[in-house]
Amino acid sequence: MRTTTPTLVQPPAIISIQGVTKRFGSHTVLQDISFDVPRGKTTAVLGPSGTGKSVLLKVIIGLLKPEAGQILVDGEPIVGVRERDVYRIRRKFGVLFQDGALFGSMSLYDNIAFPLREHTHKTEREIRATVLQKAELVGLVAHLHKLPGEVSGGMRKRAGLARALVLDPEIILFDEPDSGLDPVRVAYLDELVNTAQQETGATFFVITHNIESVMRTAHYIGLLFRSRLVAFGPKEQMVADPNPIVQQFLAGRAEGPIGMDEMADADTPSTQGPSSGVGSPVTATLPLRAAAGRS
Ligand SMILES: Nc1ncnc2c1ncn2[C@@H]1O[C@H](COP(=O)(O)OP(=O)(O)OP(=O)(O)O)[C@@H](O)[C@H]1O
Repeated sequence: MRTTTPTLVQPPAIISIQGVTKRFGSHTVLQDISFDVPRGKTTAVLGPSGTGKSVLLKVIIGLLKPEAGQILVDGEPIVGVRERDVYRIRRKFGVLFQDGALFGSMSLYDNIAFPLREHTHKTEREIRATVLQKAELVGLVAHLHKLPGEVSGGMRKRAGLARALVLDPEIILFDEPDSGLDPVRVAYLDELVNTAQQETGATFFVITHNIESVMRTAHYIGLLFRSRLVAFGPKEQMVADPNPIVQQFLAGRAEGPIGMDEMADADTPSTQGPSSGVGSPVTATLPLRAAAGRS
């Protein structure tokens, strides 16, 4: 049977990470990282602890300045531009922080309403309609009067998600959304993430260690190791990637190139090629649209 080579289709990128290097003193946390985050999809960036995932997230929203490289958000550079442009571009992002980052003295309702009161001129009636709509999406309508301290960790995450969604941002960044949750609550949160992604059509960008969660939610996966992007591509392509680092991380095995000591991992930049089984830069162009569907 004759096989045909599928046509490479480049889905449009909403975030383009171009040659980003970030150092703290002599410690290079990110080395020449390049990949495109496809618009309207869920992209997860994985990597061992201390490998620079949170730093990458902060570089993307302009909270940390890289020593080299550029980030384009919707085609606009965020590195080396005026502070007010950084703030304007940042408005495209909603962020769900690890602990939900809610104000402890405000009810869940007021927490979710906060960005609307801060950044829009909506009336309280309009605000109420939007808060109720987002609370409905995350299943919190009956608990809106409660303080963050009076609800479970999972509910705080959901309130954080509602707040991240409330301004209808184009991109939602998730900083380890599963942290502190039991596996069942993580599974529920993943369902919610998928529903929210489908309903909003926004681009979701998740940093996490949780492979099961990634398998349930991500369309695209990137893997960071020893300061480098080891691989990036559609989930199905990554699962089939023979690179031993990708295989070890996705299988969660102790045996392989990723060691026990995260500091040693982080402090030993790789100079070898992919066939050697250690991290090396990849050309992370966006791959086949055909392979991009969530399974
Ligand atoms: N402001 C900072 N100053 C100095 N070093 C920093 C700073 N922020 C992060 N680092 C260092 O950068 C490295 C990467 O940290 P980062 O928090 O991005 O890792 P991570 O991959 O998100 O880890 P984890 O999965 O454990 O959250 C670590 O060695 C950390 O100590």
